[in-house]
Amino acid sequence: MQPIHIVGSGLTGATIARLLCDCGYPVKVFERREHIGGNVHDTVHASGIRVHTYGPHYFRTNSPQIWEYVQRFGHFFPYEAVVKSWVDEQYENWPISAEYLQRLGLGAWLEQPVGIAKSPAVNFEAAALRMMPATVYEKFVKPYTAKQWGVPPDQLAANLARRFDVHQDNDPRLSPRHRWQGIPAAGYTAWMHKMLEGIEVHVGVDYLVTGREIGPAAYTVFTGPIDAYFGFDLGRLHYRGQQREHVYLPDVDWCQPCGQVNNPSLSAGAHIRTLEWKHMMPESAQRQICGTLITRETPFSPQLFDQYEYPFPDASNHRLYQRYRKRAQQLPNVLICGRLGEYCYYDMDQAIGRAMMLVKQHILPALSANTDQKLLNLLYF
Ligand SMILES: O=c1ccn([C@@H]2O[C@H](COP(=O)(O)OP(=O)(O)O[C@H]3O[C@@H]([C@H](O)CO)[C@H](O)[C@H]3O)[C@@H](O)[C@H]2O)c(=O)[nH]1
Repeated sequence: MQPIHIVGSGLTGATIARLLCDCGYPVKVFERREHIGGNVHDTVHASGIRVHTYGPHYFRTNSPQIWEYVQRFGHFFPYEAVVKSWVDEQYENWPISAEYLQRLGLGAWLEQPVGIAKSPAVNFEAAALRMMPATVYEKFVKPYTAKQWGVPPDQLAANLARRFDVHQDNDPRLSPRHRWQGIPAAGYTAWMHKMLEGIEVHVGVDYLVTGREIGPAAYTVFTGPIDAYFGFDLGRLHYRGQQREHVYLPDVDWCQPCGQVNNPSLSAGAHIRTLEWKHMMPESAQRQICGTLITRETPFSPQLFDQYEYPFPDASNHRLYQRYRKRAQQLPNVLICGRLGEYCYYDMDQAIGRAMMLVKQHILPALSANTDQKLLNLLYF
């Protein structure tokens, strides 16, 4: 049988490759960068501090199948992210907590019935203002959002506001609703290598440039930017990335109270958050480290694929993506998927769950009309 070509070795490509390989199919992975794993990657600084190369990655899921799958590739130490926002010269919980609203005399907001809205919010700003008082929105959300996306928040899609909530209690964890949370103890790079173990992977190969020389495939899974796949002929989709400025402080033990501090204020600089990586390591490892390492993240609009991190959440990009998607659906034996392929802001567990579903419902049926039920049962469903 001809191999299945998987373009991109991020979480979507690697999960599809792993599952197809487990089912006995020949798989080849082609990765543009010199390293595997897409943005799921880390390195260890000379001090011993582990840094997530493309921004902090906190793994969390409510799916027992996804949790079982990720642990096949390494032990996860428990890590439930705590995030603070630097507002009015002090650290406040992010997401906003009940105690903050009560302190401002706005506790009545918490008693409001969480009814079904009469009509959908028209944009991000309207959606956020249904969740919190205007004064709180102005401090925590409006300027942060303007910095992250580079446009006023009323130009963004309402569903971006589904990425956060207002806590009805004082739980400081970023996401208490997720049952399983952690970080691979040996790091994300080792974890991704394990996921791709035994699979033929070619790094430094730009499929869009050299794809024709690679040879025939039974099926191709493309996880790069969908607009690039079609040579941008309908126009370019907009993406955002982050510029990262790292500072190692050899004589400082700790800089901030938790791993991530958000910086919504416009006057406090263009960066949106500061990471202190030592917090994201097991306590036993922290004790062996001298100094601390912090990273400031400042959003920008990248031109290079390797710097793409977020699809842009507005109506005109969504419409353009839909036009590309229609064309992608006409391609025989090609599937375009993943955060860049589907132009969708997937979290890590969502990317894995989606990849599992695509293998089961699209790829295996396309490869064989009579896929063995035993193989399908391997796919964590
Ligand atoms: O202080 C804030 C924070 C956020 N917003 C608004 O929410 C939008 C989405 O933000 P967020 O989900 O925080 O964005 P991102 O995906 O970059 O980062 C989160 O995920 C983790 C980690 O990557 C997961 O593993 C990360 O560190 C988290 O922060 C944002 O666009 C704003 O509109 C806000 O207003 N104020």
